[in-house]
Amino acid sequence: MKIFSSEQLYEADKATVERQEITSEALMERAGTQIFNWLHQRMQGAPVPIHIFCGIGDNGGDGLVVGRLLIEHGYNVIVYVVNCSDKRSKNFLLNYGKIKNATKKWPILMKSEADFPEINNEDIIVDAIFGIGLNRCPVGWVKKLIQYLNENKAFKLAIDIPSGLFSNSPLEDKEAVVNANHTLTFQTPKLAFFLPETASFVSNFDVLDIGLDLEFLQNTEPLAQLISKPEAQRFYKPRDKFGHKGTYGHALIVAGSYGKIGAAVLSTAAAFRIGAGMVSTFVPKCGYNILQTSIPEAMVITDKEEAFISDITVDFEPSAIGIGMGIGKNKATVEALKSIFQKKNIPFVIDADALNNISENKELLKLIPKNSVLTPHPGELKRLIGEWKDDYDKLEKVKKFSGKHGLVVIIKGAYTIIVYGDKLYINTSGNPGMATAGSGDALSGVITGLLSQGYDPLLASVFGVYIHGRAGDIAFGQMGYEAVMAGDIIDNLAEAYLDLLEQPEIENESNGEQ
Ligand SMILES: NC(=O)C1=CN([C@@H]2O[C@H](COP(=O)(O)OP(=O)(O)OC[C@H]3O[C@@H](n4cnc5c(N)ncnc54)[C@H](O)[C@@H]3O)[C@@H](O)[C@H]2O)[C@@H](O)CC1
Ligand SMILES: [K+]
Repeated sequence: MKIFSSEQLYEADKATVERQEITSEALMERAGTQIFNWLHQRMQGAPVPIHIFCGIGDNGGDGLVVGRLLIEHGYNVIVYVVNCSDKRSKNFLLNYGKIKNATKKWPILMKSEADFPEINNEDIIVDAIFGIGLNRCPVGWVKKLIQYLNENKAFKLAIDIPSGLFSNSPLEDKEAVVNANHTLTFQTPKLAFFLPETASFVSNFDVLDIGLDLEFLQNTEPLAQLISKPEAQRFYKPRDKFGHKGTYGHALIVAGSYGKIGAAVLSTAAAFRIGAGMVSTFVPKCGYNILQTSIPEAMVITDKEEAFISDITVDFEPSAIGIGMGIGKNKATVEALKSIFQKKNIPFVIDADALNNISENKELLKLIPKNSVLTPHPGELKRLIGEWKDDYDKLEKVKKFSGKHGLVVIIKGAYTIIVYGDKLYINTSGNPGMATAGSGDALSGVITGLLSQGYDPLLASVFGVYIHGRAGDIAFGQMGYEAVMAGDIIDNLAEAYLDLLEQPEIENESNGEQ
C-alpha cells in the first residue's frame, strides 16, 4: 500500500472530483458515510452518548456529515464546533447548514475553555478538529481542549488523523495531539503513523477506501510503500522444480568472537531456514566445535586466531556474504573487513560490529561494494550518520547517506524502514517480543540467505524484513511477547513461508491493526 503526503492527497482529491465528475461535497459525503458505517456496524444503535468535535475545515466537515448520519439513525449525538477561526471551509459551511436542517438547531459553538462539556468515561469522542490541513501547532484553548479530551477515559475515534499531528512533518508539541484509541484514515495511512515519535498517538487504525482516483494513485510516486502480506506475496520467488542446492547459492556468514559465537550460529541457521542452498560460516578457531555441533549442515572455516577474526580467506566464491555479527572491534578485525570489501565485489549484508567498525573507520565506507545492505539499530545508525533532530531529519539523512554510497539501509525499529536512495519501504510485521538478543543476527542471516538465492539486495531486504517479522509474530502467537527468543524467530521462518503462500489477501482489506 502506498503512503502519500498531504499535498499529494489534495491533488488526488482534485483529480477525483474532476475525473469522476462529482462535487467535493459529494466526496465528503462519501468519506463521512464510511466513518458512519464503521461506527454503525459496531454500535448497532447503542444509546451511548457520542461527542463529535468538529474543526472549521474539511475535517470538521467530515465530522458534521458523521453527526448528521448518526442523528438520522437515532443515535445520541452532541455536535460541537471548535470555533478556532472564522475561515470556515466551503464544505464545512455546506454541512453546517445541512445538520441544522436535519436537527432544527445549530451545533454547540465552542469559543473558550468555559465551553468544555462534561464527558463521561463511558461516552465516545469523535475527533474531527484538524485533519491533514493542520498548518501550525494547536495553541491556547484549542490545545487545552485536546488535553481535556486526552484526560478523559472515553474512547477516542480520530477522523483521518489524530488532531494536532502533522501527517508528514515533525511533531512540534506532543502535549497538543489527540491521543486516539482508533483512527479511521482516508485512502492511505499517513507517514506519521509509523515513525517512533508519533506512532503512539495512533495506536490502531483502519484505512477507509473513499474511491479517490485510481489512475492518480497508481501513477504517483508515493512518500513510502507499506509492506504487508500482499506485497510480500508479490516479492516471493517460487522455487524451481528442477533446482538443486547450487541454484540457491552458497552463502558465507562471517561472524563471532570469543563469547559471541552464538551470533554466528543464529545467522547461519537463519540463512539455511530462509532457503540458502549451502552455508559456510567463517569464525575464529574457538567457534569451530560449537558450529559443527549445533548446525551439522553448515561448513565451517576458521581464522588463524583463536578468539577473533583477523584474515578472511575462503576457497570458494560466495554468492552472498553476511558479515559483522558478534565480531568485536579488534584492530585485526578492522583490517580483515577492509581486505574482504576490496576482494569480493558482491553485495554484502553488514551488521552489528562491522557497522561499528565502519563508524570508527569511515574510510571503510568507500570500500563497501555497491548495493550492499546495512542493518543498523538506532544506536548503530547514530554512530554511522550522526545525531538527528527528529524522525524526518533522520529519514532525510539516511536517504542522503544511502544515495551517496549506493547502499540499502535498514533502520530497525517497531516499524522497520528500508531506505534505498529516495525510496522508503515501511514494514508492518513484527512485535515487541522481537526486541531480544540475537533477533538482529537472525535478520542478517535471512537477508544473506535471500541474496544467495538470487533476490536483489533491495528485494531481499524488504522481503526479508517482512518474513522475519512475520516469523516473530507467529512466535508471539505461540508464547507471548516475553518468552520469544531469537531462535524461536528462526524456528518459525518455515511457518512464515507457509503463511505467505497459504492464500492471497485482497489488498483493500489489509489494514493497519497492530
Ligand atoms: N483530501 C481528501 O482527499 C479529502 C479530505 N477530506 C477531509 O479534509 C481534511 C482536510 O481538510 P482541510 O484542508 O480543510 O484541513 P483541516 O480540516 O485539517 O483544517 C484546516 C483548517 O484549520 C486551520 N488550522 C490549521 N491548523 C490550525 C491550528 N493549529 N489552530 C487553528 N486553526 C488551524 C486552517 O487554517 C484551516 O482553516 C482531511 O483530513 C479529511 O478529513 C475528506 O472530506 C475527503 C477527501
Ligand atoms: K482529526
